[in-house]
Amino acid sequence: MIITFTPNPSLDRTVTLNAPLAPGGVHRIEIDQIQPGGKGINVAFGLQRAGLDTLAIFQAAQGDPLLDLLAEVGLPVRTSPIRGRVRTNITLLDSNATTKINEPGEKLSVVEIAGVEAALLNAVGPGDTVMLSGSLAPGFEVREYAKLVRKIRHVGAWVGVDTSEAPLLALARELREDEAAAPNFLKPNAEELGQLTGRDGRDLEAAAGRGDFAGLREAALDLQKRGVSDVLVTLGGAGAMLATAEGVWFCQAPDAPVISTVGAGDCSTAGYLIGRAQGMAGPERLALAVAYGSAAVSLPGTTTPHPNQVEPFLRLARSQPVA
Ligand SMILES: O=P(O)(O)OC[C@H]1O[C@](O)(CO)[C@@H](O)[C@@H]1O
Repeated sequence: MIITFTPNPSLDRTVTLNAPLAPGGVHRIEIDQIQPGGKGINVAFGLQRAGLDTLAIFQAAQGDPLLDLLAEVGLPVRTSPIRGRVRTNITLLDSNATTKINEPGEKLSVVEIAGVEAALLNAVGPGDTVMLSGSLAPGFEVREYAKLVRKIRHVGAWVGVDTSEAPLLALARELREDEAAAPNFLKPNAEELGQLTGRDGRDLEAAAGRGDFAGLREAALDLQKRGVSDVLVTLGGAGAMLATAEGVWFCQAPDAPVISTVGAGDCSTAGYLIGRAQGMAGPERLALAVAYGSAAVSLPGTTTPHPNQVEPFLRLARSQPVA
């Protein structure tokens, strides 16, 4: 079973504007779409569409519109009740760019936080895979991911984390002090890898753009020394790098028409987890992660691809060893 935990779920509202976004201007909405969102929920969609046994865990009030949308598509979920509403994150699409505006989410009480964490920990058993994804709703401590990683590893499950900003920095601090806080898997982008390892992420990304992966590789190996076994570094339209105990590889992203980049990283995570569940070796897992990301950007809004939409990109994705 692959369990995803989304401590700050969202409704994703995507509006397509009639003209390029101009600060201070008046814009008309041409298309307005609402979809379920939040990083762990997006990952669970990808897993479900690939036929894997998955469960998405998060908090939501009874009757929240997010639950209705998820019920319509039949995603297996386990929720813990809260008083507030799930946040709405807005994506503004124009012919030039994707602009994302994320709400912080409503503050959770101590009881609500304990409730959703209990829902997670009660669901996890030895041998499960658990993916902890996204920001933390206000009320969670920034150290929450490090605490949950320790508890989940203690149960004997494999655990991955994909987060950013304050919770990522808190995880980085704990990783320096205690190997038990290390997840089995991390999915940073170059900037986040820089933050995790005390490097300049922009330099790492710029060097990778010139075909020089030494900095990224060294940073990923630093994380491995602190107990993280697999590090998938997503590099947007350039592709991704994977470091495991078996080696380090880079896979260039196949060309894809870019419709919406929202959720592409979550789809790469889903691709990675699907490859792992299917027993693929590192280079194949990396290629699948990259192909999922490419397929995702070619779809509107926060849409997770089906395997048949990934297939054309997978045929073009080739992982190369990074020396
Ligand atoms: O939890 P965060 O970092 O605010 O990100 C949530 C947003 O990211 C996404 O999960 C896409 O990665 C959206 O579905 C959602 O709106």
